[in-house]
Amino acid sequence: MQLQKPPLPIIPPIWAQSRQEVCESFDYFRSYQSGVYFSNDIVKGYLLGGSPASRDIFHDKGRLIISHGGGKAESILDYRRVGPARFQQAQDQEVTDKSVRALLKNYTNRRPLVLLVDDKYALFPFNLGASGYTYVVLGFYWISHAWAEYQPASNGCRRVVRWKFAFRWCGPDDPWWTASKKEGIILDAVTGEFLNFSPSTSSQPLSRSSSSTAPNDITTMTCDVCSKKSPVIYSQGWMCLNPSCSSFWSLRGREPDQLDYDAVFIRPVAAEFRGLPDLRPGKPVQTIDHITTSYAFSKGWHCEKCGRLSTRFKWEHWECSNCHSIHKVPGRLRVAKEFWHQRPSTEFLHSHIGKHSGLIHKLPHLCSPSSEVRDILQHNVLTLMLTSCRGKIHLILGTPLANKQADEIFRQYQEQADKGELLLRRYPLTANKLRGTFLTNYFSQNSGEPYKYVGGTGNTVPFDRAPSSVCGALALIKERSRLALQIDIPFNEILSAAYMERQKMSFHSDSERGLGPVVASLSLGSAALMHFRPRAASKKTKQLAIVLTLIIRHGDVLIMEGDGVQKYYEHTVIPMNFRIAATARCIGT
Ligand SMILES: O=C(O)CCC(=O)C(=O)O
Repeated sequence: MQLQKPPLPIIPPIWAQSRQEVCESFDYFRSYQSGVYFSNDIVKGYLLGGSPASRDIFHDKGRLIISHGGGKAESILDYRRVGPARFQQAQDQEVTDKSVRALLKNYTNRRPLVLLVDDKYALFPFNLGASGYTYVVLGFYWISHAWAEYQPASNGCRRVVRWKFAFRWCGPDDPWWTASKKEGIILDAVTGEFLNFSPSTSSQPLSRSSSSTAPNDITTMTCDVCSKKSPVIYSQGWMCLNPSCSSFWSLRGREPDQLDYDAVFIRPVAAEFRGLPDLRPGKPVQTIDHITTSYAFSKGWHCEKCGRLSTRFKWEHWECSNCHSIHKVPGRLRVAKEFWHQRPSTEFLHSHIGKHSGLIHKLPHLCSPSSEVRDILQHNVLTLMLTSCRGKIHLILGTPLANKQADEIFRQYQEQADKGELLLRRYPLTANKLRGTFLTNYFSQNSGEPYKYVGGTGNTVPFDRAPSSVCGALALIKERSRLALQIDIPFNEILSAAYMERQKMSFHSDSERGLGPVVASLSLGSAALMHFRPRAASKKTKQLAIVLTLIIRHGDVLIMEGDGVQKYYEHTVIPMNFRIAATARCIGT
């Protein structure tokens, strides 16, 4: 029978419930797929999760952790697919594999890295999941040894070369999870309540480990065949651990069945790592320019009250997803003039039509405005006809005079979003394959009719309660669309999207059921690149190349006319910096 693990006796100093919270808030771990996070060949963070391989250990209360790392393990592909799961077979790891190479570099340079565990890591002695801690940061470790082993695998060779790493606690203090019960309180992350720790629930004595430590000098022996040195790791005897040697993994001429670590190899080792930085991310602070839409402001934060890492999911401030503490940095409003200097890369200096796109480009023409506004509105309109009469794309360029309206709408958007009168949020993506929620890479708010694509239907504000920024954007879009299409479009929904620096809207098509054939959006603030590409016929088909790139700037209105634009193409918008867009649609018409 498996013993029930006790709950954590203390609040972890740094923890999270989703991988995105970790990656957006904790600089030492920013990898969404791999368990090893490295940059420039240096490992910064290593995530321990899942079932242990043979001889993986969590020893001496976690001061020594031995783990197999570096990828190429057996894995399930497309695990959300209906039907039998497809497996990727395990493969031999090589010293040249990027993560193995980086881990080995940390080892040779004695460079500390940060270990994290998730609630599936079987060797952690506490039940993290029961308290809602999905990811927990353990602290700084250094790699005292790295060596290769054979591990059984269900591939053709029945075994693969895996690299093992011995991670040792850097100290100088004891690991935080070994604090005595009296010192600790439990935070129940599911209910958000602080609980007193009940001693009877623990089956683990939390005594201090032996303080007697030894230097890291393990006996090594030289292989007669390859002349390479390997350490004495197993109590059963010494083996050559060079995977390219013919006597690799051979114990007295035979492959070993049972191996245990030698007592000397796993004894406590003295570590002298002083002056390591505090791992708790600092609070974001005001900058000299008072700009609060730069990249640093889009990142998550660490709640000093309860230790939770949270994404920046509200526009107006950071909020802890656990205890709801708030952190706000006051900023200033930005004006369109600040983005005039922006030049997209030379590749996209001008709107660009792919060579084999089949798109017909109508030269910019002057579009006659309706009679009452004729003398003030003269807009350049770029119209692109899609192949096989699939539809048209019109880009109505703003003019300095007409942009006065856009400037005011931009100002109101910022003011109302900052005060929380316009609730801009990052909503969960429905097509997420990661554990936990995964939020869009932009903030949005929907007004008018519900639009399922973002935020579900529950977060929509009817037009009669929508703030003036949204109503102003709707009026401007209606006016410009009438100008370009010579008809009134009965727009009944507006999605306002706000992007901080480096945020974007990924490829998608607005193909919601009941969507009318005209979709029009107003651009405010920074310039953006809008790319169109044909939709892949199926998930398995190779994605086709971009056929059209438009540069959209402050005050421009882009119109997608015809169902075919959404049916045959998808688009992405990549702003060059802080930008707001209001996209109007006709829903359920
Ligand atoms: O212009 C933008 O920022 C994105 C508009 C868009 O693609 C959408 O709302 O679906």
